[in-house]
Amino acid sequence: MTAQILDGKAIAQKVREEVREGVARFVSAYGRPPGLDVLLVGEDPASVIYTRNKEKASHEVGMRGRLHRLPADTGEDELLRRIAELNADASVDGILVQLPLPSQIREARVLDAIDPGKDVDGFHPVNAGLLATGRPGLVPCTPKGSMRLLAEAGARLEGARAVVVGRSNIVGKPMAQLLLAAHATVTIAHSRTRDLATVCREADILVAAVGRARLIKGDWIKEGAVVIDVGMNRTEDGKLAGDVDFEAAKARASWITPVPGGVGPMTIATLLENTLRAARARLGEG
Ligand SMILES: NC(=O)C1=CN([C@@H]2O[C@H](COP(=O)(O)OP(=O)(O)OC[C@H]3O[C@@H](n4cnc5c(N)ncnc54)[C@H](OP(=O)(O)O)[C@@H]3O)[C@@H](O)[C@H]2O)C=CC1
Ligand SMILES: Nc1nc(=O)c2c([nH]1)NC[C@@H]1CN(c3ccc(C(=O)N[C@@H](CCC(=O)O)C(=O)O)cc3)C=[N+]21
Ligand SMILES: [Mg+2]
Repeated sequence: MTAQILDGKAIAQKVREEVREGVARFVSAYGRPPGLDVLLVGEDPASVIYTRNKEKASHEVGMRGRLHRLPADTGEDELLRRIAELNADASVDGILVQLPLPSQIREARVLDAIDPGKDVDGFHPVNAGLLATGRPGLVPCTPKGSMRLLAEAGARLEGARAVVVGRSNIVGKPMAQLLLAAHATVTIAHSRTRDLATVCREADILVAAVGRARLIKGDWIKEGAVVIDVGMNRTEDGKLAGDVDFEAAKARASWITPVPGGVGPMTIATLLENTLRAARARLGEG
């Protein structure tokens, strides 16, 4: 079998069109655009590029988008003050604090400080708890975007065996929750998992969110599996590689996401979707 490519770039474009229409309706109804505020602490070059892209993407769909750049030595209290201001500002619908944060700032204190209704990353424990209990809240962008990719591939999830490799709060765990809610039989693998190859070979749906270039080998892929590669790894030759050995996996999978051009663009498009959703919910259209 040769896999079909799940074109995240094209599907993300479709999502952005949907959001653009929703934004236009929102503006006619409420006389102002949804607003997204992104906070970046420090100068990490990749984070600078990502946050600029988020700001630009928000403008492209007609939102108000603002990037707040704070110096690398910003203290926790100062960042918490900035979050409190944005929480109190009625023109702000979405707040995103780019991760990772410098070591003097405790990530949990920052995530806990964001108004859950403005938490467009879906990282606040209230939103994580709502997801875990099957109630609607703001859902993390990368897993939600990955579910959209599975839907676009026509993947049958009910009763399917899904394996998620990685258990982070931002990708692996919420991805597993979403697959479970869609009635898949879900296994979460991680760095202590014994015989990862055998676990992966069971997967009808395989999601890799590890951060190790080409960790997942071609012969770990079940014939006909749908493979979602969340990994973004910079290799020695300066290129981006996923967590899956793409060329080898393509010979066995039915569908596979490329890196770049797979999950990454969906993350940004879903952030816009979440911002529109947060804006509507805040203005009583829950
Ligand atoms: N495309 C996109 O939009 C996004 C891409 N990413 C990318 O996805 C990847 C994962 O990100 P994130 O979840 O934040 O990463 P984390 O580092 O937070 O989590 C990685 C997970 O992988 C597990 N792991 C590490 N090594 C192995 C191994 N050898 N075998 C099995 N499991 C292993 C870890 O296990 P343990 O818990 O035991 O330590 C952990 O659960 C990264 O490449 C990141 O760049 C992330 C966010 C968005
Ligand atoms: N609070 C917070 N929320 C996040 O959602 C968040 C974060 N912090 N910190 C970093 C990770 C990573 N992340 C990506 C988003 C888009 C691409 C993306 O668009 N990638 C493109 C191109 C990448 C390139 O060429 O460098 C692609 O895969 O095709 C990648 C990675 C969001 N993250
Ligand atoms: Mg992480």
